[in-house]
Amino acid sequence: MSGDGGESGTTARWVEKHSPLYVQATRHPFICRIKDGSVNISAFRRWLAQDYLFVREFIPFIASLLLKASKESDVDVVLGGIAALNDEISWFRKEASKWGISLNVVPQMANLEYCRFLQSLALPDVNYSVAMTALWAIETVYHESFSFCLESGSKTPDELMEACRRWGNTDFGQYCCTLRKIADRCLETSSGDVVTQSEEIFIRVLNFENDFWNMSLSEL
Ligand SMILES: Cc1ncc(CO)c(N)n1
Repeated sequence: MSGDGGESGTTARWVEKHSPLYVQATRHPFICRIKDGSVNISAFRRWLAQDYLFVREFIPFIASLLLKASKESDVDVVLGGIAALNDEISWFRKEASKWGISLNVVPQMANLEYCRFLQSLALPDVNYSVAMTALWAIETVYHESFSFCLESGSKTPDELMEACRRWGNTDFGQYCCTLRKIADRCLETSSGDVVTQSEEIFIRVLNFENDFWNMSLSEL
C-alpha cells in the first residue's frame, strides 16, 4: 500500500475515523466463524442465496456508474467490474447447484433495504463521487472480510474456500485499491457538500453490510 496514497487519502481517513463500524463490517462473527471453521453451513447457504439477489441488484448500480464515468481509465475500471459480475453470476448458479440451493428465494428485509439503497444510488442525479465512494466501500468490505479467511492459520472449511478466494484474492484486492484511488481523486475536487454526502454513504454501506451478515447468521 505504501507510496500509492492509500494511507493519506480521504477514504483512508474515513476508515480510521469510523474504525469501530469498519471493523464490525469486516470482522463480523459470520466471517470469523468461517475463518475458525465453526460456521453453520445453513448460514452459508442462506448467505449464498441472498447474496445472489443482491448481486443482481448490483448490476444496474454499476451500470449507472459506467454512464457517469467520463475519464477513459475510469470507464475501463468500471467495465472490468461489470465483466467480473458476469462471471460472478455464473459462479453463484454453479455454487447453488453444487449445494442444492434454490436461488429463487424471497429477499429478506436487510437485503431488500440494501437493494433499495443501491437503487437510490443508481439514479442519474446522484453525484459520481458519492456513487464511486459506495462502490469502493461495498467491494472493499467483501475483500477485507474474505481475505481475512485466507490468512495463514485460518481453519476455513475447504468447501468454502472458493467463495473466500472469489473476493479475497489479490486481484480483487487490486481492483478495490484502484476503486479507492478513483474515489480519492474524485473527492479531492468535490465540493464540501458532496464530500459530506460521500462520508454518509460510506457509513451507510458499513451498516448495511453489517446487517447483511447478521441476516445470514440469523435463524429466520
Ligand atoms: C452484500 C454484498 N456486499 C458486497 C458484495 C461485493 O460485491 C457482495 N457480493 N454482497
